[in-house]
Amino acid sequence: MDNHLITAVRQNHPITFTVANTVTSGKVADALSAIGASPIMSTAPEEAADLVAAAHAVTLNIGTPTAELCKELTAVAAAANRLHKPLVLDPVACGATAFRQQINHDLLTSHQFTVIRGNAGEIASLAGVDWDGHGIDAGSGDGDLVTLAERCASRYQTTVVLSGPVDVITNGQATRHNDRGTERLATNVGSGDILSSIIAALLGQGADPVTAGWLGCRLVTTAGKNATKGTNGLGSWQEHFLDELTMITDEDLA
Ligand SMILES: Nc1ncnc2c1ncn2[C@@H]1O[C@H](COP(=O)(O)OP(=O)(O)OP(=O)(O)O)[C@@H](O)[C@H]1O
Ligand SMILES: Cc1ncsc1CCO
Ligand SMILES: [Mg+2]
Repeated sequence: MDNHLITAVRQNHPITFTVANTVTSGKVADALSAIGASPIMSTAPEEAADLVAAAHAVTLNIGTPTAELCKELTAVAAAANRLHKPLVLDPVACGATAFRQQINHDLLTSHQFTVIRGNAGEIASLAGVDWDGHGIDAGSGDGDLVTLAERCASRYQTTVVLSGPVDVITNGQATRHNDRGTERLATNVGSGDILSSIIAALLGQGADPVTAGWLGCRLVTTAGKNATKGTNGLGSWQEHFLDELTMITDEDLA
């Protein structure tokens, strides 16, 4: 089945519910639709349980948090755990402020996440490792990225996808790498948000967490790299990136 996940997503259109940030919500919906998933975004706690029930997988993206949004995050996480739906956390810039740190800490201590997907700065913050984060970007720090990802995975009993020039995917026992990316992905705002929700779509299609994490990275980086051919700036690259996501096949990901 793992060799045919993209085909399966295009056949079944798994409903992928994202509590998105206000910056990249549209980009994430377009990317999900391009790979064949069926996106839905909402921030209303009143419909959280109904949407989780309808969805095949859920992503909580904490990019633009508010006190009001915390009610939504808690309601969605609780419903996902109760209804056994895969749940992905994207802890955007979680080390940047005490407010973000508290929200992520509360979510992770009260709910079980299937996958946490973040850059090195975000995963270091969750793992309690000293790191010089840089807003939404990874920033810089010492230490082995595999050890960092494993520490975060073991702390929260989950699978961690640490993205960057080399993506590290680990559940603490099995670890995989992907290094197919392009620097253009780092400058494109929302590459990580897209990756997190694509991983959710693959989980919704039945992939195990390590496979979904690795294949999600493979999908985004392959499309991202192919999109650099014949494009110079970020604008045309974004269009080509969506085209590449639309056309990508299981064979392209091997
Ligand atoms: N320097 C790089 N070179 C190659 N690929 C990269 C690089 N940085 C990130 N990527 C790729 O970009 C994708 C998104 O990861 P990234 O670490 O940029 O997420 P992020 O920092 O959360 O992004 P955002 O906050 O903009 O959504 C991953 O698939 C990763 O492989
Ligand atoms: C730029 C930005 N600010 C908050 S969320 C976001 C999108 C990247 O996650
Ligand atoms: Mg991010």
